[in-house]
Parts: sequence; C-alpha cells; structure tokens
Amino acid sequence: MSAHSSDPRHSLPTLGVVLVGAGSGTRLGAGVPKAFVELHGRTLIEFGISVVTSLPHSGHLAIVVPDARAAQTLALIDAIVPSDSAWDVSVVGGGRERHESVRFGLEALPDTVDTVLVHDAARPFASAALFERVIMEVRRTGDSVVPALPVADTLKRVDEAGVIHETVDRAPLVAVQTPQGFPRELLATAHGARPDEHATHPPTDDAEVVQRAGGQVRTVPGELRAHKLTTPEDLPLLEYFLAANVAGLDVEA
Ligand SMILES: Nc1ccn([C@@H]2O[C@H](COP(=O)(O)OP(=O)(O)OP(=O)(O)O)[C@@H](O)[C@H]2O)c(=O)n1
Ligand SMILES: C[C@](O)(CO)[C@H](O)COP(=O)(O)O
Repeated sequence: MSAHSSDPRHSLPTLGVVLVGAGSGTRLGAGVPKAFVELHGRTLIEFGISVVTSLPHSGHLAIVVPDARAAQTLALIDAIVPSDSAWDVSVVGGGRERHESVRFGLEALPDTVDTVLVHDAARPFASAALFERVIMEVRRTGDSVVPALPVADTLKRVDEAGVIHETVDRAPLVAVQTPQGFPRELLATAHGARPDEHATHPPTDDAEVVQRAGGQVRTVPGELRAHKLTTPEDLPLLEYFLAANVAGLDVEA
C-alpha cells in the first residue's frame, strides 16, 4: 500500500527506514497492538513516523503493521506527513515474528536505497541525533551498526528455580537498541540466508540476523530515551520523556 508515492521533484531515496510495528504487545497487555497504544492522544507509531520523516534526508519509509491496521496507518500518514515531504512512505502487512516483519519491510524499499535503518515502533522517543549517529557510522565504515548502552546492574546466572550460580562479567556486555543500520544489500542477503535457523530460533534483532550470516556488527552509543515499551512498568519512563517534551512535538502532556 502506497501512501505518498515517488515524486520526480525529489532526489532518488538512498536511505530506507523499516519501522516495525506489527507485534501484538503481549507483555504490555494493552488489548491493542503495541504500536497503536496511545501516549497522551498519540499512538506510538505516530512518534516513529514523525521522527523519521523529520530527518534531513530524502528517503523511503516502510511502515510494517498488522494487516487490520493498514487503513488506520494510511490515515495517520496523511495527517502527519506533508504531501511535499522528501520522504516516500508505504505501509506493509507484518509477519508472525519480528524478523519476518523486517523482511517484508525491506522488500518494499525501492532499488535506489543503499542504506537501511530498522527501527521499533515500540521505541517512540529515539532521537533524530541517534538516527544520524547510526547512519553516519554505517556510511563511514560500510559495516552494520547498532546503538548500545552499558549494563548498569550486577549480572547473575540463575537456574530454573531462581538460584544464583555465578556472577557474569558485565564488562563486555551491552544492551542494544534500535534504530539499527545496515548496508541494504548486506541486510537483505542476511535475512534470506538461514531460513531454517530463523524458523526454529527466531532472531530478536537484525544484528543477530547479520551475525548469523557471518557479518560484523559495530556499536555506537545508545540513549536512555530510546527505551522500549515492553511491559506496563515501562510506561512511567515514557510518560516522563513525553512530559519533558524530548520529541519536541506539539503534544499535550
Ligand atoms: N511479528 C512482529 C513482532 C514484533 N514486531 C515489532 O518489533 C518491535 C519490537 O518487538 P517487541 O517489543 O517484542 O514487540 P511485541 O512482539 O509486540 O511484544 P510482545 O513480545 O510482548 O508480544 C515492536 O515495535 C513490534 O511491533 C513486528 O513488527 N512484528
Ligand atoms: C530489537 C530490539 O529492540 C533490540 O533491543 C529487541 O531485541 C526486540 O525486543 P524483543 O523483546 O527481544 O522482541
């Protein structure tokens, strides 16, 4: 489904963003798909659309949502993205697992795209600066790049009964976020590379997809405001970011 289609006045998009919002949000338990949960009157997917289409690039944004939410998403795009935007936007139906949704989004990008970012709608307040950091590092190195934060807590390995068996050295460990950035060909090839392994052990992020295909993935500093809405306990932090107006949007907090 195409929302805004290519306009010859635009330079051809070389940047592609796949915004994945087709998950059900089981752990949040809001009764609607997580990307359509509202924070002060705006759905999570709207925050994602706004930050991406405000980036100073010409690009193509593929928004992946549950099939039943396609019409709602097209209406949101019409409301948010100006018709003379440098961004072309399309809406794609999602898959059963995250990696399938990403693959469907990748397939919707035009051939001109050479650099792809994959972003979770569940991280509504990732900053434009973080997107730029990832884009610059992908283009500088030609490698895959993901934002990462150090782990703050002491880590323990436990058994099924919750009994601690050892302290895990956290020095080499990081928690990774999105947007994750890739040379387009590399990511598309990696997504097609190991269908059996992906089916039996679904990768939880695109860095894992690339690593399984033998690729190297670098990190850049992540940011707290790119926090993911996973369970109801995450809501107060996101409400805080909204109240602090980190997104710089006209939102009544
Ligand atoms: N089949 C899927 C599964 C996940 N996602 C997206 O991937 C991102 C990260 O996934 P997660 O936080 O795990 O979301 P859910 O799968 O919706 O959550 P849960 O596991 O609690 O059901 C979310 O923006 C989600 O919409 C997707 O597009 N398609
Ligand atoms: C992609 C991701 O957001 C990176 O942190 C994360 O892996 C997706 O969440 P999930 O809970 O593992 O599905």
